[in-house]
Amino acid sequence: MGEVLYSAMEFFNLPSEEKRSSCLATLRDGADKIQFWRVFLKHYASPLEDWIGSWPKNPPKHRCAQVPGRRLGKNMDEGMQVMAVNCYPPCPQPDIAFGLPPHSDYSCLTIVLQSSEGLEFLGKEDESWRKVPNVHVGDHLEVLSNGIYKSVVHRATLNHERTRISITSLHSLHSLGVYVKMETAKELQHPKGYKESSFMDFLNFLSKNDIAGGKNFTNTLKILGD
Ligand SMILES: O=C(O)CCC(=O)C(=O)O
Ligand SMILES: [Fe+2]
Repeated sequence: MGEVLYSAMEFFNLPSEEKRSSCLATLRDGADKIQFWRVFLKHYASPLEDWIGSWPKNPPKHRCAQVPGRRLGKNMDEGMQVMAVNCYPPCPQPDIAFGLPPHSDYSCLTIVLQSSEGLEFLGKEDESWRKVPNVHVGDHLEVLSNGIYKSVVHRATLNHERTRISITSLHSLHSLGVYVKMETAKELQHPKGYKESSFMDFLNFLSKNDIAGGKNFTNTLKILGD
């Protein structure tokens, strides 16, 4: 396992007291319904110097775990980067539970590092689940590109043998910026397909809707044709 993933694993092995202030747990009980079997830590990561002070101090290597954003282009350099560090303990019934249910990310691009297989995406052609590549498109880029790039529905599966760690880095434009559509030749041929919106609209949507239950922000922005 790489050093960064190893240090994330060390974080989740810390005593509960130490983890409590920075860690959110979504482990749930119950028998019939689909379960989400994950403990995670989420933090802002760009500009790094503004946020790194709020990251956990322990283990010390965790603060070296930032994924470089500077190669993604100027708008993204100056944009928002959120990192999620996810821990999926071995699950006694991986067939009836998910680490994370099917969803798309609020990002332009998401970069994923994983300690073992488990991330899958939904193939549009035949609706089957496949192993996901390390980078995928999020909702923000779907709207910005007027639907030329579609956000990728993905999920985290579980296994009953070992703990799986993943680190996801979500890159978007600036947090308060509105969705602005790209002025492309394609767009001139295709009428605008999405309403403009802002990150605040997304946060409001989150507070009122159950994303895990399948509610999707991008769908609310779609302008339906005649
Ligand atoms: O753990 C994974 O493989 C996926 C995590 C994910 O989709 C997310 O953090 O948004
Ligand atoms: Fe995701």
